Amino acid sequence: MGALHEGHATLVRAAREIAGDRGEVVVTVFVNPLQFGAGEDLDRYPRTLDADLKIAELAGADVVFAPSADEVYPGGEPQVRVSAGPMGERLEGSSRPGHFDGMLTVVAKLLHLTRPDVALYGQKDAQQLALIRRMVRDLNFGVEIVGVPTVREEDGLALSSRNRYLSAEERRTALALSGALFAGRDRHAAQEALRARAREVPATRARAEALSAIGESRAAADAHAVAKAVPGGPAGVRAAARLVLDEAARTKPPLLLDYLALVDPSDFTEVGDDFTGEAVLAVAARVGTTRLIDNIPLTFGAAS
Ligand SMILES: Nc1ncnc2c1ncn2[C@@H]1O[C@H](COP(=O)(O)OP(=O)(O)OP(=O)(O)O)[C@@H](O)[C@H]1O
Ligand SMILES: CC(C)(CO)[C@@H](O)C(=O)[O-]
Ligand code: BAL
Repeated sequence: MGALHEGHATLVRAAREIAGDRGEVVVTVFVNPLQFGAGEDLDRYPRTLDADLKIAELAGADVVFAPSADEVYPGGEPQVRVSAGPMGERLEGSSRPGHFDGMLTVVAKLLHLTRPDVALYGQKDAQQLALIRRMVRDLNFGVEIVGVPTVREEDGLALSSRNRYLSAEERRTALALSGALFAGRDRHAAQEALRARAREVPATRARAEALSAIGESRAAADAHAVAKAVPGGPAGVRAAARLVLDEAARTKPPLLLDYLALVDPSDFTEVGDDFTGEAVLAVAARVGTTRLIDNIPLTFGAAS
């Protein structure tokens, strides 16, 4: 949507890499009215086309396509739109009704107008990326979709054009979004390590007790006990992340949580306690008048 930053530049560099010297890299810059709800930030959304052109060129773009709303929607609001379906009503879709229909409609139009072989989107907008993949598959768009990992500030904050709305104090509070995700990720890593250690010792108590006479095996037996005692898997991850968000809700200025969810990226439904495979820990929150989102991928191993 423009107001380009290093996250966008990373997408452009990745596109340049894929396109090679003989390919062409096209960047689209369009603040799409259709994906903003009433009372959202359409009017104040930063528009910085001159700076965007420089960033895009430096990152390796050949063309910047920055149409006006009249060019994209010459007859006013389109009557026919893409429907994002059930996945589009969850999480972001629940907080921003109609957002994903508007987003997919303009993505379809931009893909038709620019006709790329490959299109790149950031994993920072994980549900958006999943829905674009789904649209391309379900409606047979002949384009390959590539997801690019989230680019962060050194302190963890995910780069976003909306970060420029934040005061210094609000930015400090906003760090709780990535902080919560990292706490969830750390809990997850600790759980997985404990489970791996627990798998090294026999499950029966008698044998674990016998083995615990030996130092190394004792550590493994302890790991087995702890792995059984702490809330494991998805519940533990959610709990660890929530602690950080609860604390941020008590600071000044406060963080107002919209959602924290651990979901299956194929449909954005919450994962159950026995879930294995790729999941996404996602968060959305408001700080002052700014609404931010962030997420990280987590892989849950097979149950021991
Ligand atoms: N930090 C980031 N790392 C990687 N990709 C990103 C990042 N921020 C945005 N993108 C990607 O850049 C593309 C354009 O996104 P958009 O213009 O909405 O940027 P944004 O900075 O996320 O804006 P906003 O915060 O207003 O949603 C999207 O595919 C988005 O996922
Ligand atoms: C996908 C997109 C270009 C649709 O306007 C926008 O949501 C964005 O830039 O993330
Ligand atoms: N970056 C996703 C587009 C939006 O927030 O409207």
